[in-house]
Amino acid sequence: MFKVGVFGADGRMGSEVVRAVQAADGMELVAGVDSADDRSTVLGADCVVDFTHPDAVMDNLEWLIGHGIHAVVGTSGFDEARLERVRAMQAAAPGAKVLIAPNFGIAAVLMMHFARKAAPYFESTEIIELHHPNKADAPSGTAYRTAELVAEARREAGAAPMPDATTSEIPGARGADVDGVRVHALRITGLIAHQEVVFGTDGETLKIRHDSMNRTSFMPGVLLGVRGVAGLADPLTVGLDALLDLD
Ligand SMILES: NC(=O)C1=CN([C@@H]2O[C@H](COP(=O)(O)OP(=O)(O)OC[C@H]3O[C@@H](n4cnc5c(N)ncnc54)[C@H](OP(=O)(O)O)[C@@H]3O)[C@@H](O)[C@H]2O)C=CC1
Ligand SMILES: O=C(O)C1=N[C@H](C(=O)O)C[C@H](O)C1
Repeated sequence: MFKVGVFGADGRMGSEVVRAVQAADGMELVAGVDSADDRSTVLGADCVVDFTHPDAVMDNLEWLIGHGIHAVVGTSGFDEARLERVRAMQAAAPGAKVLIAPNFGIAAVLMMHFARKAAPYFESTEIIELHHPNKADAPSGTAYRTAELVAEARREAGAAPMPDATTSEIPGARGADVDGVRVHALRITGLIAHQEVVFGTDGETLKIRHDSMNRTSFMPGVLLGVRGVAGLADPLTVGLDALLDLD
């Protein structure tokens, strides 16, 4: 029986995770914790799922790692500096594994995987992410990760810088620069989570689009993470790809 805790349990994602864990075979919910609650109620859990806030997640991780509890993290806002801090926490208190997934949607993981594969074949790549207006961070963690993967693939292929003649710009008009890849963030009432990766080369374009139509769609990925986190090879893993057979 997997004993699971949930941080952010009253939130849009956390409340779905509570329901998914309660309904899952071989899982038991130890406690759901939100911002006003005592997090020590999760003590005894094998693993805690965190869907809180970019401002809260680092402190939660330090606490979980310090207590030897594996963490499955959906909260966004992880750049290399934050990942380095997590590695330092794990070096100081070895034992707990951490899985950080910018997106638990299986189709979203495939979208990122395909984007990385496509990147070397195109001169230009830009990313448009579209989310509900209650989202705290921009660009999304998914867009940030996709940009990193595209940039990595372009570097490995020795790609030239992307063409862009812009010399006059209202700040923001060309989006955010993430590792040399432009990312444009839209916040639109009625949407949940969507992303388009737009590739172009002479005479051809390719668009890879992913849409999350509800939040239950993330749950198979979250449960896969809960079941798999303890068995991961490295103390810190970024991306659900590690638990899927993609290459
Ligand atoms: N990886 C993925 O697949 C996905 C990731 N996300 C990410 O997950 C995060 C949460 O998103 P969402 O559920 O929409 O946000 P919500 O604001 O709906 O939920 C977050 C919840 O966490 C609570 N919270 C804040 N700080 C703490 C804390 N220290 N301990 C426990 N609970 C806390 C909040 O309480 P209060 O309101 O009182 O602050 C709130 O109830 C975001 O970073 C989002 O980008 C979202 C969807 C999918
Ligand atoms: O805040 C959200 O809603 C989402 N956040 C994640 C992100 O920042 O990429 C995942 C998904 O896009 C939904």
